[in-house]
This record gives sequence, C-alpha cells and structure tokens, in this order.
Amino acid sequence: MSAASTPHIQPNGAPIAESILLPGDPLRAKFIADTYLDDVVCFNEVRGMLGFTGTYRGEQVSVMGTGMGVPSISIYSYELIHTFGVKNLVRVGSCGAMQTSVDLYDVVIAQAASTDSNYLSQFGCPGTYAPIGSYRLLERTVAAARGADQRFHVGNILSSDIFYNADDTAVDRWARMGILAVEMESAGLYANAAAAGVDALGIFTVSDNLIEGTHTTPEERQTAFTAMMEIALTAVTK
Ligand SMILES: O=P(O)(O)O[C@H]1O[C@H](CO)[C@@H](O)[C@H]1O
Ligand SMILES: O=c1cc[nH]c(=O)[nH]1
Repeated sequence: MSAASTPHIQPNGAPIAESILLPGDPLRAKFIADTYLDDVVCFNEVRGMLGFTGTYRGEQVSVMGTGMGVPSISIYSYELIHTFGVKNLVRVGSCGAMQTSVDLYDVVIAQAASTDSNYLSQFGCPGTYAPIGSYRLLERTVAAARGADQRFHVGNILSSDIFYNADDTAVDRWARMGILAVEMESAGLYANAAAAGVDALGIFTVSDNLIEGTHTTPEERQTAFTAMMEIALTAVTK
C-alpha cells in the first residue's frame, strides 16, 4: 500500500501492480477488470482515466486507460514507472492494418514502433533512435498467442500523431517499408520504458484495414478484443 500520487494518478493508497495492461480507452480498462480480474479495486479516476488492480490466476495485475496519442501515454507511463514502480507495461490497443495479409481481428505484436512523433527528440540521441519492444515480453506474448491458437503477426508498426492525415500517400509509403499497422502510442511507451530500464510491449487487434477499407464497430473495439486481452494477461503472469 503506497501513499504516492501524481498529478494524473491518485490511488489513495490502493495498490498498483508491477505488471499493467494499458488500453487507450478507459472503458476497455474497466471491461478487462470486470471480465478477467478477481478482487478488483479502482486505483484511479482522475480525468476519468480509470485504473484497476486485481488478480489474474492468483497474481496481482493492474489495468489502466492511457488516452490517445504519444503525449497522453507518455504522461501515464512515466508516472506509473517513476512514481509507482511499474516494471512491465503492455499496451493493448486497436490498430489499422497497412498490409493486405493482415486481417480484421488478427493480433499484431509490435517488435518495433516507427513514428512520426517528435517525442523521442528529447532523449538527444545523435541519430535516429529505433523504439523496440521488450524481447522478454515479446517471447512470452508469442508463446501465449501460439497457445491460444490465435492468428498473429510480429513486426514493425507505426505510432502516428496523425489519425486524419492530409497526406494521402503516407499509408502507402509506410506500407512499402513493411509496416504492419498503425496506432498512436507505442513509440512513446517504448522510449519511456527504455530510458527507465523497464519492459514494455504493444499488442493490438486489427480494427481497420487501411488498404482494403474494412473496419469493425466502436462497440467491438471496446469489448470484442478478448483474444488479445487474454494473451496479454497470460504474458504478464506465469
Ligand atoms: O484502441 P486504442 O488503444 O485507443 O488505440 C488506437 O485507437 C485510437 C484511435 O482511434 C488510438 O489511441 C490508437 O492507438
Ligand atoms: O490509430 C489507429 C487505430 C486504428 N485504426 C487506425 O487507422 N488508426
């Protein structure tokens, strides 16, 4: 039990586990807690960014929304790591596929996260830093996906600051480099984790295919991505 708090996370003594799942949508965090965790306590309501701690198969796990975009997840992940001692951060999000071989509802595991965000410039590397996921979490996640018989892809994704892009050639140019899918947060999460020496990974369910113009509904985005959630929970527990 910790008395710690930050401007954006005020647990009032409720615990936060060393392993946390991070969906963008706080209602998806509530869904995960309600569906999968036992003995749940809510540890954050600031700005409606709900966070919960409970147990999964007897092990303590937390889940919290991050909001959308690199700036938002970067605030929450920084505070979780530096104030609350979180060590394993697994983003569970939706993504837009950029390859025809990546179907709706497939799982994408982000080995790396290319980005058009300027967030990484603060770290001052004299070149282009490549944000990568934790290999330990990647191995565990691949094993969990195989165990669940889930169709999945592992590779480079794009964390973009731009949902509605004025440049209609951007998708094709990233796709030509083999980018599997686009989302909006993982590069910031990976950079924060690397700078702090902790483990992070992004796991996604495909909600749209940007090449084929197909998509799922908002209701499905909130609740129907259960395979990804179960894979992530398996990966962060024994
Ligand atoms: O479903 P979430 O986790 O929010 O992730 C994706 O969905 C949002 C855009 O609709 C962005 O946050 C993007 O990364
Ligand atoms: O960031 C995202 C997430 C899902 N689909 C997209 O096109 N972009």
